[in-house]
Order: sequence, then structure tokens, then C-alpha cells
Amino acid sequence: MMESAALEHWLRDLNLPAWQYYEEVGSTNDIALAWLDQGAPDGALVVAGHQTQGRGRLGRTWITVPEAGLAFTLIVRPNAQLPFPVERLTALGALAVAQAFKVGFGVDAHIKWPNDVLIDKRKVCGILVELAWQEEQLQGAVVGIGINVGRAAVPPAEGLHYPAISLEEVLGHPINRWDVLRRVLEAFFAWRHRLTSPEFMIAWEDHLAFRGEWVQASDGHNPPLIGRVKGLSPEGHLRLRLEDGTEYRLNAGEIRPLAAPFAGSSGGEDA
Ligand SMILES: O=C(O)CCCC[C@@H]1SC[C@@H]2NC(=O)N[C@@H]21
Repeated sequence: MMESAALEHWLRDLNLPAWQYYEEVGSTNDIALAWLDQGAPDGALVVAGHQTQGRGRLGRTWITVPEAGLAFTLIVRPNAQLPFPVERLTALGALAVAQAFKVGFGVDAHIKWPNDVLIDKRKVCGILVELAWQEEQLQGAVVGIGINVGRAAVPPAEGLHYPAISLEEVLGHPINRWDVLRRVLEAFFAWRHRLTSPEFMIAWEDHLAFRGEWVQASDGHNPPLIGRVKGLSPEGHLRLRLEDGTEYRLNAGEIRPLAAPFAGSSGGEDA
């Protein structure tokens, strides 16, 4: 079956407002941003079989291996019926992925604040949210999600920014990446309606990686900090308990565990 016909089969019950499949693109986020600009509706989806210029946060490259990697982007825009808390969109993507893994495949996954999904402390998914502005006006956002589904999606450890893993490696058997996509979309749209609810914050916090563990945190401005992960602030910032007992709230940047399971090695991501 042609890939787009297979995808159509998996997506048909979801009632997506619009979607596009590309065999190969530079980055699904770029296609989605252009589509958003042309008036794509909230909830529109861009899926690629293969990305040649996938990107991650902090200027990193995201490698999508054909067949094994899953790369897609959802368009979210302000809408009279639905809340639009931009600062929660990364967590929305990450929570949708973690829940899809649990519900669909019985796999426990955690969110490494702010944008990675981990299984067994290794990166299986990254989220890249980008905003679209027209002059001073926020037009909407795109939520790009890359998932290592097949074993081949995980590049060799050398040069990786963080240890990586694939869903198939954890499961020990092959799975259909469109099945993974469908399950993530189901969770995404369910939470999309409840983004400002207390339940969303509870679910996000419940899925935080490294709770109670020591991490090194960098926000790009100050020297890295060492602290224990305590949870989330009401704004979604990461609460850390520093060595001197004080609390620090991280609102940007990233964390890594102090006792890394593998030295120096990310999920489909170059250093
Ligand atoms: O780990 C990260 O820093 C985020 C990686 C995000 C990768 C996805 S793949 C689909 C979408 N298109 C891109 O170019 N990036 C995101």
C-alpha cells in the first residue's frame, strides 16, 4: 500500500480538520509554519516519511531515519472555543507521547523538562514548539514531534547529545509507526481541550523525569546549577532544591541527570 493510503487508514476515525503527508521534506515544522500562514485550521497535521533538515531546540539537528523515525507537526491556533496557553504546548506534546506509549504499548515514559520524552532515562522523543507572529500579533504555534519508533532511528552513540532509545527496542518487536502517530494524536486532542485544567498540571508533574534525583540545570545565562527535581511551579517552571536548601525555578534551558547512565551520549539528535 502507498504510505499516504496507509496513513489515511490509520487517521480516518480521528476527524482531523486537515492533514498533509510528504514522503520527504526539509522540516515538517517549516511546512506547518507556511501552512499556518496560509490559514491552516487549528489541529491541522503535517506528517513526513523522511526529513532532511529536521531541527531540535537550541540549534540542534534532529535526524529522522526513513521508516524508523516518526516526524510530524501539529498546528495550534488561538480559537474562540479553546484555551491557548503557549507556555504549555511543549508539555502538551510530551504528555501526549508519554500517554500514548502507556495506553497503546504498555510502556512507561517520562518527561525530561521541558521537551524530551524518556524511556529508561534515554531519549525516545523530542518536541519543538515554534511560534508564528504577524507583526505584534501571535497567529499560532506549531508543535513538532520526533519519535524514535524503529531501532534504526537511533543513531550511533558517538556525537549524540544524550543517550537515545527506540520504542521497538523497548518492546522487543516491530510496530507500525502510524499506529504510534494515531495514539499520540488521540492523547494530544484530548488534552488540547483541557490544557488549562488542574488535571493537566497534575498529569504533567506525574510524568516528570528525575523526580527527587540530582540534576545539573542550565538556563543559558547563569553557570549550571545542581539541584534535586522537586516538581513544577503553577507556571510550569521546574522546581529544583539546591544544595544549600533553597528553591530555584528554572524557566528556560534544560537539565541532565548528574549520574548519567551513559557518559556524553540523545534521541535522534546531534550534539
Ligand atoms: O529534541 C529536540 O530538541 C526537539 C526535536 C524535535 C524534532 C521534531 S521532528 C518533527 C518536527 N520537525 C522538525 O524539524 N523538528 C520537529
